[in-house]
Amino acid sequence: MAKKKAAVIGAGSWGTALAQVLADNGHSVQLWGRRSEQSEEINQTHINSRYLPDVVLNSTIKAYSDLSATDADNDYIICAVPTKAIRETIKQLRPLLHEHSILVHASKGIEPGTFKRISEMMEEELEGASYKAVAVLSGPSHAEEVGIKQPTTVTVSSKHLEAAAAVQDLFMNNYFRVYTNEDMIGVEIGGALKNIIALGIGMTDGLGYGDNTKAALMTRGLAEITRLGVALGANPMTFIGLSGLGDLIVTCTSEHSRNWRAGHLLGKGKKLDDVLDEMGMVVEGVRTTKAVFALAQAENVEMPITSALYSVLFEEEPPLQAADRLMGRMKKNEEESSFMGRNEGGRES
Ligand SMILES: NC(=O)C1=CN([C@@H]2O[C@H](COP(=O)(O)OP(=O)(O)OC[C@H]3O[C@@H](n4cnc5c(N)ncnc54)[C@H](O)[C@@H]3O)[C@@H](O)[C@H]2O)C=CC1
Ligand SMILES: O=C(CO)COP(=O)(O)O
Repeated sequence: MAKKKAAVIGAGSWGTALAQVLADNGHSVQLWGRRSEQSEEINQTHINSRYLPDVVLNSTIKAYSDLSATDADNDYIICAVPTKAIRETIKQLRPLLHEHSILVHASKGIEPGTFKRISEMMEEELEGASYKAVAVLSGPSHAEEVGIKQPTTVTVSSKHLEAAAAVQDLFMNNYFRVYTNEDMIGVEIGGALKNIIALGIGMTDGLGYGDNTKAALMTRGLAEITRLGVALGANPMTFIGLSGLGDLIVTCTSEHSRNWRAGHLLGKGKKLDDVLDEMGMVVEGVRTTKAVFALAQAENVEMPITSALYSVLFEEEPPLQAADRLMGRMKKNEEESSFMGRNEGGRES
């Protein structure tokens, strides 16, 4: 592929790792972070010591901290900020876009209150602006492993198929393999909701439960993610792909996952606020649990694991009690309660 110009917005773990992939592919890369000390550190030492300390960054990456200094002739803008920062970031980027701009988001969340997916929030903020397309990049991809070039596979999706193919070409290399998928709803829902299940599994691991419990939560978690996704218009097959099952596996089983680690501390008896302070990095699953608990009610979709987690996070239910409550629900048929979308006729899942 011809060399392109890209700006990566967000110099946390994920933005830094994605900037590295693009620079390794020979593209010209700007990396924006809020703190000028961090930009100076990256430019001078090629290390992001707070977020990706074990990775020596490609020396061609140009870090900066003034968002308005984003080059207006970038073809690609990659947004890797936490979900809560998406709207304000897009508002600031808007004047810098042009008719060929492709905006790719790599964040995983749902907005509480509006229940919007990230691409929907972006499109809303971009109403009337000049740009080509919005795309999502998602899948099983811990920054720590991408940063050291371990084989990784992800999915890119966009309503604009040509843009998705262009993003695939932009990122693809011998350690970062990119697939396309036309189901943007499914890709975004899978990426956001696996964090809820990873928090839950961290919690049961913290309580001392073992692999049977983990497999139960992953399998039944995937069922409830799929149920909601199908109700929202997703293709159920997407949920057994990279952005669904793939990301669920990596987030629920890896020591790198912040969601798993936060759940683990909660399972050990720590309070949510203390856990979030201790993490010092974004734990998207907390906010996503709040959003999805309300969304599931609005859509009349049964999500018992999400509900149990909501009670622990926001209603101070002890984790052990929530786990007992999940196990004590009325009996079910596995097949009927797996992928059937909305709850019609009083069916509980
Ligand atoms: N870390 C990973 O391996 C992966 C993370 N993601 C997703 O990428 C997104 C970003 O996550 P990470 O980079 O891991 O987070 P992080 O916690 O490592 O870094 C967050 C970054 O966002 C910045 N930030 C925080 N609030 C901000 C605001 N209001 N405005 C602008 N910047 C702000 C912080 O300064 C920091 O640079 C999340 O949605 C996450 O789910 C997706 C795939 C992999
Ligand atoms: O999304 C991720 C890996 O694909 C990262 O998960 P955490 O945010 O839990 O670290």
